[in-house]
Amino acid sequence: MIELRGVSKAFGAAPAVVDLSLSIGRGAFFVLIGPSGCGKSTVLRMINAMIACDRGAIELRGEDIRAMDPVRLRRGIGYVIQSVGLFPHWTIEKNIGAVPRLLGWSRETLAARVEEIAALLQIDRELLRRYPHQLSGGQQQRAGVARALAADPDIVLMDEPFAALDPVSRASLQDEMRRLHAETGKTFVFVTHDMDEALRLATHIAVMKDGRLVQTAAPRDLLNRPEDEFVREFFGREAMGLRLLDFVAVRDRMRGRPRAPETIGADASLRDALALMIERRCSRLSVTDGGGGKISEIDIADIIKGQDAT
Ligand SMILES: Nc1ncnc2c1ncn2[C@@H]1O[C@H](COP(=O)(O)OP(=O)(O)OP(=O)(O)O)[C@@H](O)[C@H]1O
Repeated sequence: MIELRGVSKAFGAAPAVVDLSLSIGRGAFFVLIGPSGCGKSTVLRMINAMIACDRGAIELRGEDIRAMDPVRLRRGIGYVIQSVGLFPHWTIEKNIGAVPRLLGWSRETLAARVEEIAALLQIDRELLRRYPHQLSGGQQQRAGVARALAADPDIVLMDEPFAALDPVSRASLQDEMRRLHAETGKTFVFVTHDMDEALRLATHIAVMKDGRLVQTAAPRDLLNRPEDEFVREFFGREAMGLRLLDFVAVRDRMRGRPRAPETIGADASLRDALALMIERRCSRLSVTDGGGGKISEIDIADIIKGQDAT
């Protein structure tokens, strides 16, 4: 869907991106992560042709972006940034409809689409008549995402969209993004420097350092097999084991007859199970199925053992 081949970009003498090759498949939730200044935003800006690369080539849907009209190219890509970038003198409704209007959609189609996308992002109808400054940060960010998705682009670029939000709004928008991604099958390219956000959202993570690619892997593989000390350090060294527990379900480790009084659902993560054991001061939990019936048991030893085999 998106191919970068040997892409480099320097600003003056300072290299921002160096010989970067990435292959982003259709329907991926592709997260670019790395320390501040490692070139993540520059990659996004090159993908939507806001800046040109000095060397290498970028293809979207099999077409070299140099051969595409930049305006047409950008209208086919949703773009969400941290500062939202809503037009302050336009209502939320008008902001959301900005790109479809540019594309010449009829008034009826546009109105129906704004309603649909607002419902998808759980933006209250009442908020549609307001101006950006009359919304909370989280609501504004939802509107920013709605605007990026309004014209139904198959590629959505997001540059640290939730960095300025409080943890609760952030978690709720992350859930929303996961749901939207699963429901729409769009290709998301998402920049963050928050590793938990990356692990939570990504189907693929690309770790960058000093403009170069260090490792690309699925989240679980990255935790299991970090390429080098930099990746290990970046993903929190000691906490990597705990983070891995997020990727394994209780049902994959349960065994035996349920005898413990405390219960946990089979689809909960091992991390949730461990947290519950600590909270309830116990080392075994009965496991319940969807209907609430006890089907098996998990012991703290089942959580700890064979972690790297997961
Ligand atoms: N328009 C520009 N002019 C000059 N230098 C730039 C420009 N844009 C980016 N840079 C430099 O290029 C490097 C990469 O910047 P970039 O914004 O891509 O990094 P980043 O990984 O997205 O950082 P952050 O996480 O802090 O947003 C930095 O050293 C930055 O100062």
